[in-house]
Amino acid sequence: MLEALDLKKQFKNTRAVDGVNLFIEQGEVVGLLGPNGAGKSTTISIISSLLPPSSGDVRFFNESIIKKPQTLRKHLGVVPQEIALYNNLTAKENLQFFGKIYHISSNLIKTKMEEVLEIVGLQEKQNDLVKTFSGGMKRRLNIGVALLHEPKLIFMDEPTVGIDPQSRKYILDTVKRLNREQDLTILYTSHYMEEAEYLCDRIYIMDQGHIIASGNNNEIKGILSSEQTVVIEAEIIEDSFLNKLEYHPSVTQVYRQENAIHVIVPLEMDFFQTIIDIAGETETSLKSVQIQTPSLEDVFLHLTGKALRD
Ligand SMILES: Nc1ncnc2c1ncn2[C@@H]1O[C@H](COP(=O)(O)OP(=O)(O)OP(=O)(O)O)[C@@H](O)[C@H]1O
Repeated sequence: MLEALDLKKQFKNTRAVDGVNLFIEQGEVVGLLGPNGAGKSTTISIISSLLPPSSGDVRFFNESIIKKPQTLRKHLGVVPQEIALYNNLTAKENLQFFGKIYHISSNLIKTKMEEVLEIVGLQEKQNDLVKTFSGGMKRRLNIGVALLHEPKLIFMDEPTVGIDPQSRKYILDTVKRLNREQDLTILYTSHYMEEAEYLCDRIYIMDQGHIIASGNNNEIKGILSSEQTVVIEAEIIEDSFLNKLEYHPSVTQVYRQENAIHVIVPLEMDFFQTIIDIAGETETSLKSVQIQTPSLEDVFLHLTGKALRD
């Protein structure tokens, strides 16, 4: 349906996108994951035809959108990272306004508005001013705006950042429903690996302007198929304990996630005794030690050396 071919984008001294190749098949939910500054938003702007690339091409059903952006625009909905709504208008008035911008006839707007308000669960709030909405409700309305002109393809740029867990769940379930019931093709960017795991058929992992891995969940996790993750919880995590783990010759990676330490070591290794020895040497009192198969987050760390939410 859509493919990006060797995209590059240079902003003065920054190479934001550096040779990105990706494709989206009709009916797929594709994840684009990466830490801050990886180049996700720039890539989305280019493949939405909102920003010209420095070089490379984007094809929608085999036609270059660089030369003919209108072929894509009428079929594409974009949910930007920044909320793009009028605070002093109601939800309904916002939809009416954006409907006009999309040149939807006033008769059709009425039906589409009902439909969209139902999809994003805001029927009861349709006459309330947007300035009274929570962050999650604004994001839902933002998604509603992008659905008004019945796009075939939708790009969502981190639609769950900074919202309450209930709205987040609502958005994730809505994305799934739109894909399954309306055959909407979706490109979804996120910092959250668990969202990608839940939603996406395929994932691209991006860092420093490059795609550094791609595939379905299992293929990406397969990158660490010969490793295991040891998750350690301790009363207090001292630097000396972390340093000893980091410099142990068998350890591939060590990183902290909330109150736990994740240590990635080869699968065949029995690392329990080593951890107990290092805890003894550094007077660390352990709360728990568990073995897990590596998560997408572990794979990301292995590939980039940094946690996704750094
Ligand atoms: N208009 C611009 N002018 C100059 N530099 C830019 C511009 N837009 C983006 N950049 C730089 O390009 C790089 C990639 O930014 P981009 O916003 O695409 O990353 P991102 O992966 O979407 O990050 P985030 O998750 O924080 O949104 C960053 O170093 C950013 O500072």
